[in-house]
Amino acid sequence: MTPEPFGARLRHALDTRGPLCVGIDPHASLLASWGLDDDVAGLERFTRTTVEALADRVAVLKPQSAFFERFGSRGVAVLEKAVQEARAAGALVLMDAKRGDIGSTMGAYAATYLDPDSPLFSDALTVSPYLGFGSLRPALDAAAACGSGVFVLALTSNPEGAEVQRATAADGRSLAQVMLDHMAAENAGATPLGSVGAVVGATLGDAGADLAINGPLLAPGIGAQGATPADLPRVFGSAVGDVVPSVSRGVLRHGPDAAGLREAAGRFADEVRAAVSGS
Ligand SMILES: O=c1ccn([C@@H]2O[C@H](COP(=O)(O)O)[C@@H](O)[C@H]2O)c(=O)[nH]1
Repeated sequence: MTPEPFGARLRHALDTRGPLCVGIDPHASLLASWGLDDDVAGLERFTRTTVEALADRVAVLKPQSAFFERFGSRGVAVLEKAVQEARAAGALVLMDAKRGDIGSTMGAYAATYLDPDSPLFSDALTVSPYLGFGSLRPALDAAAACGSGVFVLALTSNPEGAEVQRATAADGRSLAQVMLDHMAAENAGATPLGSVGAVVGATLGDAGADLAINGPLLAPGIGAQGATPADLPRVFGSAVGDVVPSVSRGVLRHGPDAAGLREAAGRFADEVRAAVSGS
């Protein structure tokens, strides 16, 4: 049976659970503020608490792989369990690992995150196109085959990204626009939404790019990096309806109490709804 495409699953999740992605970023400072040690046991407790509090209600959970990898194989084991439990509870899992390499190696990353038989199988993966959009082909094909998605870095939330992403290509477009145009081509004809998303920071003020890619727009930067839901209409313009706002520390700092995490996530989702409906 053909799997339901990620874009359709994401649209349904956003409509039924609310327009929010919560990042699972176990910073050492957050572990400390939750009264946990900066070790594998602390990581496991932090992650389990977050998944149990949120996976049955938020549309998307986005574990940041780096914070698990720093504990080696035991940290990755925590990540595997979190991915499986979050998916079992109904959340879509977006693995934030920002993979990007030559095509043959990209195939191995695709096998790791986008093959349903892999222990790290996720609903979607963040990837970097700055080795050339074509280098992502193995991930794009694997995602299409198994109903997963990819989120391609376009205009990242950090100020340093501009020197690469706003640089001008030979034909006069910005490099980010070149990538966005590739994404639009991948998503052409998909309904209700394509499965190739773009990462566009909510911090940008004005995206200054054509974001009509017929795919989801992951918007990190809300909360700790200074953006707010109220910024979304200005940054995303007419594409704001396809935005997946993402918050990590802004929610996680309300733990370890599960009710605190849920209230914070609910507040952000309400603020996004208000901002988008008023735009
Ligand atoms: O452009 C980007 C792409 C990814 N990120 C990631 O999102 C979270 C943001 O965490 P906050 O605590 O909400 O600031 C983090 O995992 C980043 O690696 C991003 O910030 N910007």
